[in-house]
Parts: sequence; C-alpha cells; structure tokens
Amino acid sequence: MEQQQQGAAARRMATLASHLRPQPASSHPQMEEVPLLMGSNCRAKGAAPGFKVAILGAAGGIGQPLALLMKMNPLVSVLHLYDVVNAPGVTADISHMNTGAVVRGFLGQPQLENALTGMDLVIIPAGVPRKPGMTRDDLFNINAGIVRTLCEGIAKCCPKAIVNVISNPVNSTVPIAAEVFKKAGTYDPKRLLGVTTLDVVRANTFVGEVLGLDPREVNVPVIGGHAGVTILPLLSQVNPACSFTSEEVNYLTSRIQNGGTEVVEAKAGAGSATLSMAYAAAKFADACLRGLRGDAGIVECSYVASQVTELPFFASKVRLGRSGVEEILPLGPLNEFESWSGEGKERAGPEYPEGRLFHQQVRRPSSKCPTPT
Ligand SMILES: NC(=O)c1ccc[n+]([C@@H]2O[C@H](COP(=O)([O-])OP(=O)(O)OC[C@H]3O[C@@H](n4cnc5c(N)ncnc54)[C@H](O)[C@@H]3O)[C@@H](O)[C@H]2O)c1
Ligand SMILES: O=C(O)C[C@H](O)C(=O)O
Repeated sequence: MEQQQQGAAARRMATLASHLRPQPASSHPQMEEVPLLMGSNCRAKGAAPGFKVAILGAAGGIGQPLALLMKMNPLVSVLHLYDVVNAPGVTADISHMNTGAVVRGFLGQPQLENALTGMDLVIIPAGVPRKPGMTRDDLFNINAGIVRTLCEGIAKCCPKAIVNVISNPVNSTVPIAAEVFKKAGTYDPKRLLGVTTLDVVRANTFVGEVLGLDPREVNVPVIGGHAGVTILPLLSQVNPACSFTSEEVNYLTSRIQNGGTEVVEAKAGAGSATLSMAYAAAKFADACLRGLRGDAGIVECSYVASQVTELPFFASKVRLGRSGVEEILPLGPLNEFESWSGEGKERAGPEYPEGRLFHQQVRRPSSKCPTPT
C-alpha cells in the first residue's frame, strides 16, 4: 500500500516537472531517462474542456504577450508554445499562471509536429519584424520560407485547424500558406485567415480620439490588405454613425495606414508593434474560438480568400463559425474617397510560383499617403 502511494506521488511529481520541459528530450537528457516526464503526460487538475491552441513563434515580441493572453482565455484548454529559440523559458514562465489552460513548450524544428498535432487553432507570429526604413515586403524573403515550413507542418499534423497568419507581409504570407495547403491537398479557404485586427484596433482608437468617444464603443471596418495604402478604413461606415470633415478623413486614413510605421520608427530598430499586436491577435483568436464553439453573430475583419473584388485575397468583414469563415460580408456602400480604382488591378503582381500575388496593392488615385510600407 505504502509502495503504491509512493509510486503515485512519484508520478505526480514527474507530471508537474514535465510542464517545464519541451519534448522530445534531446536538449534535456533527464527526460530521456525518465519517460514519464514527457509533456504529453502533463495535465493540470481542473483544466477545463476547451480548445487546443498552438502559437508558432511564441518566444518573440508578439509571441510572449500573446501566449500570456491565450493562457488567460477560458476557451483554451491546451496551449502549445513553439519557437526555434527560448521556448522552454517562456513555457516555464507562462505555465505558472493559475488559469485553466495546460501549457507545453516545443523547441526547434524536430518538435514542430508534436507542437501541432491535434490543434484546433494555430496562430503564426513567427518571422522577422521591420526596422526603420524597411517596407513589409522587405521581410518577404525570410518570412515566406518560415511560413511555408510551418504550414507544411500544419498540413501534415492538424489539417483541420483554423490558421491565423500574423507574419508579414500578410498580403503575401496568406497566399503562400494557401499554396502550401493546396499542394498538400488540405486547403480549405474558410480556415485560413490573415490577421488584420491591429488595423481595426488602431482605427477604433484614433477615431475614438477624434470623436471624444470611448474606443471600446467604436467600430471601424478596415478592408483591403495589411500594407500602406492597401489598408482602407471605411470611415463612412463607423459605428456609432458619425461624419468627418475631409481634413479628419485625411488625417485618420493616413494615421491608420501608417500606424505600423509609427511604431517601427518609435522603436528605432528594436522591432515593430508587439504589445498592441498581441492584444489584437488575442482578440481575433478569441473570436475564432467563439465561432468554433458555435456562438452566433461573430463578425471580424480578416484577410481571406475572397470574391468581393477581383483580387484573390482581400480583407473585409467575415462571419466566423464552426468551420471558420462562414460568410464574407459585402463591403457595403463606399463613398468616392473609399472606392477602388482600376489602378489596383494594374498593380497586382508580379506572380510567383507560390504565393500568387505577392505585392497586391489596391490604391486610390486620390490617396495622399506615401508609398506602401
Ligand atoms: N499582422 C500584423 O498586423 C502584424 C503586426 C505586428 C507584427 N507583425 C509581424 O509579425 C512577425 C513577428 O513579429 P515580432 O515582433 O514578434 O518578431 P520577433 O523577432 O520579436 O519574434 C519572432 C519570433 O519568431 C521566431 N521564429 C523565427 N523563425 C521561426 C521558425 N522557423 N519557427 C518558429 N519560430 C520562428 C523567432 O525565434 C522569434 O522568437 C513579423 O513578421 C512582423 O512583421 C504582423
Ligand atoms: O508595421 C509593421 O511592420 C508591423 C505590423 O504590420 C503593424 O502594422 O504594426
């Protein structure tokens, strides 16, 4: 009897210790000696039933605060934190939070498949951020390869997962992800979503400031893409209904389109938006999870495969549900300032073997904004 109790106690200790160690154990020899310490055995008592979420790039500037926010989300029962560096430290840290989600860490490419297996939602902030003077397209060469590798893992290990792509340039990384999934035979356009929520978050904040309203009460649809002039806030459709002078429209449009650059310049070489982005990504992920749960009326803006314009991918309001994007909502009436010109079509391209339209830009001739960034 005493022996049995000791055995049970030893197992409990091993389970607790496993929270701190990613699997498999190549860099943690003690885990190889004691198979019980595998992360897959680890489950905190009291963990609620819920969704399994993976963050790829979890040790980064966005990844860490996003991991914190997802650990606080009551809809999440399992949180997998994957990165090519520092995953064990972030996992140990986050795992001490007394919220319901069980946290497991995964370090490096050999652990990618374990990180992804069984996931309902995969969020991808992996990739390099901008420095002052760079455009988002300058990140393409590095980030395209990162997103491609991660999506190959998703296609293999959790092909039904909803995928939220944050890595820039979103206008290109989303089409790349689509091509990877097509090649693997797993592509479902309803499940692949580019995260443009930060544009909406910024628009709500700046419009709230101009109108003297609580930004939480403001809702500005932002359509198009996620780079410079492809970011188009629909100021004619702000909720609550309001009107702006043309000076206000110019100021707000430009501020929203250049919000990313404003942060990149303020950080002076130390990266781009991370904290506001983590907030936005957590908000969007929560909406996806509520959709998966079957909640009604979940509407967010997102960059998705779309037929609302002639462009193959486009950000607009989408209704989220059990299968991801259940409906792409019409753009609604656009005023002259907001209408798309034919110039956008001319600027779409060039085409590449993967990723289709890497440099999609939709430009309004009247725009006073600088070159897309
Ligand atoms: N969609 C948006 O609105 C939005 C907003 C802000 C930033 N971003 C983009 O998000 C990306 C990340 O920004 P950040 O500030 O967190 O950068 P960061 O450099 O702080 O973090 C990136 C993380 O990705 C990890 N990483 C690199 N290669 C990886 C791989 N192959 N697999 C897994 N992880 C890998 C790095 O180790 C690092 O921890 C950038 O591309 C940035 O431009 C997008
Ligand atoms: O601007 C960037 O490079 C990061 C991100 O896309 C943003 O909008 O903040």
